[in-house]
Amino acid sequence: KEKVEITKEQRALIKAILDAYNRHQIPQDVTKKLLQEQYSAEENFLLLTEVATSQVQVLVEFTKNIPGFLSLDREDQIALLKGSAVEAMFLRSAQVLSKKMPSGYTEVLEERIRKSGMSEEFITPMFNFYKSIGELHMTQEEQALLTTITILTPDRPYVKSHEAVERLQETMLDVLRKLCVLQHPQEPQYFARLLGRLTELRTLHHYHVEMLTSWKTNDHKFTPLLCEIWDVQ
Ligand SMILES: CC(C)NC(=O)n1c(-c2ccccc2)cc2c1CN(S(=O)(=O)c1cccs1)CC2
Repeated sequence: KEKVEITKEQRALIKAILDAYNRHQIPQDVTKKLLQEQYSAEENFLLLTEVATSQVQVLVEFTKNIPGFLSLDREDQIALLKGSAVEAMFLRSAQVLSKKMPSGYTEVLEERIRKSGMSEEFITPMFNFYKSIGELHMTQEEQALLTTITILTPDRPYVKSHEAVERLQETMLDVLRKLCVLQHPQEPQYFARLLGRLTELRTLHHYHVEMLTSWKTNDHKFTPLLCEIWDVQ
């Protein structure tokens, strides 16, 4: 059985990513609003717009702190952010929902998300994903690294230096693989299960594009930042 060892550099990398991940949390007041404001599909939609917009700002700040990201080609940095924003949003949503919340909070949150003008065909896969992430009981490091790996996906549209992104992603994959072996010794398939979630994320990404079209037809407004990052309007 090969001895899995995390090197000094890899430990520093995990610390840098975890610090950035924890530093750029969604402001509590924004998620708290999801629990307080009154119920209506319109109100829920507006709240989600606000929460999603603030998450994109958090995502940009987090991404800038990924070691090596800022040395990538500038246009590739934008292409990676635009390409991963939706997947990072679903990952973050799943992590928010799988967190221990005061009793009743999760139900209210879920209800509000269900009643925000999304069609049923998207709600089911979305909540299945939230559940499948929750069942993994990921550690903070695993969540932060999985988000980093999603952002550093080389085959996003318009990425020019594919190899540079691939090298960076491979560095993160190697660290995550070792962490999984060390933190889940009884589950040899744990790392593979984590990567399987990334495939599920891509499916949600496709659903999201259709969701946007259906919202657009019902004349729903998004913020300029969401329009920019999702290429709508
Ligand atoms: C935490 C943030 C990242 N989550 C978030 O914004 N959520 C959450 C969510 C999940 C768990 C806890 C709190 C919130 C559910 C949904 C969204 C956003 N999208 S959206 O971006 O398509 C959207 C934007 C505007 C109208 S719809 C729809 C589905």
